Amino acid sequence: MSSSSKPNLPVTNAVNGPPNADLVRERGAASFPVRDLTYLVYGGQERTEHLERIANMVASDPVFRKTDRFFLSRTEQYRRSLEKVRHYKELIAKHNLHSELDQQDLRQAIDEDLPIGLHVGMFIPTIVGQGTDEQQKKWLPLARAYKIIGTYAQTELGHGSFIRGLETVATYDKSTQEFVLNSPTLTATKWWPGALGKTSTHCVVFARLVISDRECGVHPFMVQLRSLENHEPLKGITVGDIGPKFAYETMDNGFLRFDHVRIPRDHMLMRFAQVAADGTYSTPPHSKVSYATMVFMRAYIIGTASSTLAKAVTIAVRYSCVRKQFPLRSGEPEQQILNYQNQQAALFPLLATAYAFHFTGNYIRQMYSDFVRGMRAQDFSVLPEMHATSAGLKSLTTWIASAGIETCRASCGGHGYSKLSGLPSLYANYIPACTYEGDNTVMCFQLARYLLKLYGKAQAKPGLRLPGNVSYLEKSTLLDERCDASTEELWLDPARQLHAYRNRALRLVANCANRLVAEMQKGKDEVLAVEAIKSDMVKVAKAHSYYVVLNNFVNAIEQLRASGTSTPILRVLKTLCDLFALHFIQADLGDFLEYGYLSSLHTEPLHAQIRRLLEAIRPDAVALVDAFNFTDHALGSALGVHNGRVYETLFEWAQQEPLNKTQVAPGYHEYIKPFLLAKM
Ligand SMILES: CCCCCCCC/C=C\CCCCCCCCCCC/C=C/C(=O)SCCNC(=O)CCNC(=O)[C@H](O)C(C)(C)COP(=O)(O)OP(=O)(O)OC[C@H]1O[C@@H](n2cnc3c(N)ncnc32)[C@H](O)[C@@H]1OP(=O)(O)O
Ligand SMILES: Cc1cc2nc3c(=O)[nH]c(=O)nc-3n(C[C@H](O)[C@H](O)[C@H](O)COP(=O)(O)OP(=O)(O)OC[C@H]3O[C@@H](n4cnc5c(N)ncnc54)[C@H](O)[C@@H]3O)c2cc1C
Repeated sequence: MSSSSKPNLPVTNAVNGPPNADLVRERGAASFPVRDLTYLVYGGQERTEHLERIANMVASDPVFRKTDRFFLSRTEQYRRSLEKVRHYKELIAKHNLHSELDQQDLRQAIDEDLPIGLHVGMFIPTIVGQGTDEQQKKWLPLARAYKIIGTYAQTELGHGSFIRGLETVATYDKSTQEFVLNSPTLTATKWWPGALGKTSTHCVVFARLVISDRECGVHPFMVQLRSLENHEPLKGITVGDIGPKFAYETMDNGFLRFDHVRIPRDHMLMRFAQVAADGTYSTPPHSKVSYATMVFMRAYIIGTASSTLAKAVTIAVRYSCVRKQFPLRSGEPEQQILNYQNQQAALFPLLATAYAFHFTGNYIRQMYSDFVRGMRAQDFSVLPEMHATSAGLKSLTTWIASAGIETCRASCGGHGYSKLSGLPSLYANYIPACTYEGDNTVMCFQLARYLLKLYGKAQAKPGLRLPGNVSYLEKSTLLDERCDASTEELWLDPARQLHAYRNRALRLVANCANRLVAEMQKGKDEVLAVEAIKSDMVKVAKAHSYYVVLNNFVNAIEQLRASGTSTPILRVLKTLCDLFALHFIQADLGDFLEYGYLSSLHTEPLHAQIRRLLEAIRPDAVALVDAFNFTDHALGSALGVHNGRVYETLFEWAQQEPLNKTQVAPGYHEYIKPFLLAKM
């Protein structure tokens, strides 16, 4: 064989050999029935088995392969994701997966940021939410059959967060009953929308409506961008890809400019605001109703924080079980790194958080359905609560999940830095969730503003009843109460845990409110006074959101207990809930100590209880990540493979590296050989 054409490496088929003995042993020693916990997470046996059928179908289909993704160029990755989209459509037809839920399950199993994500996640929901019945009748069948592909084009080069600052204009021309879309400045260029660059034929554009020189605010318009015959951009439209990003290579985030593009009057989505033929403008019933798709997506993102973090933790826990470093004493076998307390302290709180966020996802889904039901009956009263709660939870969950993935990566040592661990790409593709659908900090201001308002109302009107999650704002006497968890046992009391979180949230809200008043007393108007408390507002929003997450976890366990869930499952969930509660007090201890809510009388038993919880979780750690039930395809990680054959898999996957295609390095003749062979 020619030494330069083939690698001199053993061809292994070792990835499929017998499973790692440590993993087998740990799985055999779980204290609870793993399968039952899986059913609990996914909504029952039938649903779990359905999801498994879809996941296995995807995992065994070569079109959906992921293992070579790191060796593809950006263009190849984009093409590959289009191939996956085509195949996704073929599978829907072949297996009769026509329901929304089946298609969602299939996309979830494919597990890639496909360039139809925005079509499904924002374009169609915006038509459903903002279109009139006629508009829905016209566009929904086309969109659902993928006869048109759309996206959500709101953000511009110059503005993302400040929606009222958008510059794209839609001027109504009464004489032709058309809107004229225009990008008057460079900064008016739409910039970032997913799938806008190369894939979409249509989009919903957010533009400022102008009628006879009157500004009517930002509204959504349906615009065709490309020919349905040959995909060329239509006249007056400049569109393309925004170029390389941190990751997200499969997605053609795009730019878009309009040069006086005309669209018919009925292309403004007019469910809530209308422009009549003569130019008469009817205002929407709520000024922010056109922002509803963002609220929907924020709720969706909260739900995905759990599964994303769960993937990272699955990889890190399985690997930490297989990986061994150092004997404790010489002559003894080396320890699994998962036995080290520091490794447990890094990973188990994240494991607990993945379960906590699962229940937060259920909660926000329910809240969102109630909100939609109200909206259909023209009741917008829940909108402020829905907006504020989802804004805060979106921020907290994405921040924690992002940082958590990085913690998992670092806890896998050197192999965590290999892309083959799956963790770098999980991280890089996930972190924009802290920015898109509302920059997290900006979203925190929304929740803090809402809490400050309610607190002010409750102060002004004693006896006022506030909605469930914020009802603690009524009780200013809570501020005088102190923690009484002076033993390890007392720290396991959910009422005491919740008391601590409520007290911290109320104290931060009250402090913020007092500071606001103080700033105004110094002579600032309200706007400038708010500017002076902004970093505290972020803390307020996080504190409240932590409370909401914990409250839901505690309530969920109570409901499971009431519905007869078995003791071993309840026990392990309670341990996770305790660890979640205590870990995040420990992480923000300063907040609790600063105002004397806690003292060293309480912190010692707190730390001791956390150590006990880590020990309690250790024997179940593998079973707890197994219960998430990810296929190897979904994890895409040599370190997280279910059979634990980590080293075999790493070795085999590395053989695909293009540099290994030849024995002699490309560039050797030009750059290495000359100095190696140069005369001394
Ligand atoms: C529900 C779960 C269901 C699960 C079902 C699953 C089905 C899933 C199906 C499909 C999924 C497909 C998968 C898709 C995968 C895609 C991957 C993700 C891709 C990411 C795509 C990203 C897209 C984007 O980023 S789109 C652009 C997003 N942009 C933003 O978010 C901008 C952020 N800025 C704002 O939201 C606002 O401008 C603002 C809130 C910061 C301020 O607004 P402004 O107009 O300036 O208002 P202001 O004067 O400050 O406030 C006035 C009052 O209005 C209140 N308010 C503001 N916004 C809202 C709102 N949205 N709702 C209600 N009220 C609002 C504000 O609080 C003020 O109230 P006040 O009482 O006067 O104080
Ligand atoms: C991967 C990705 C996909 C995206 N997909 C889409 C899409 O499909 N459609 C779409 O329309 N958009 C999309 N976006 C755009 C996204 O929604 C915006 O980037 C996001 O809303 C943040 O807005 P911005 O970029 O204007 O940030 P900025 O608002 O400029 O934020 C920059 C910094 O300023 C701070 N800041 C901003 N305002 C204030 C304030 N009032 N007070 C204090 N601090 C402030 C922020 O906290 C942040 O730290 C996408 C973005 C990314 C990264």
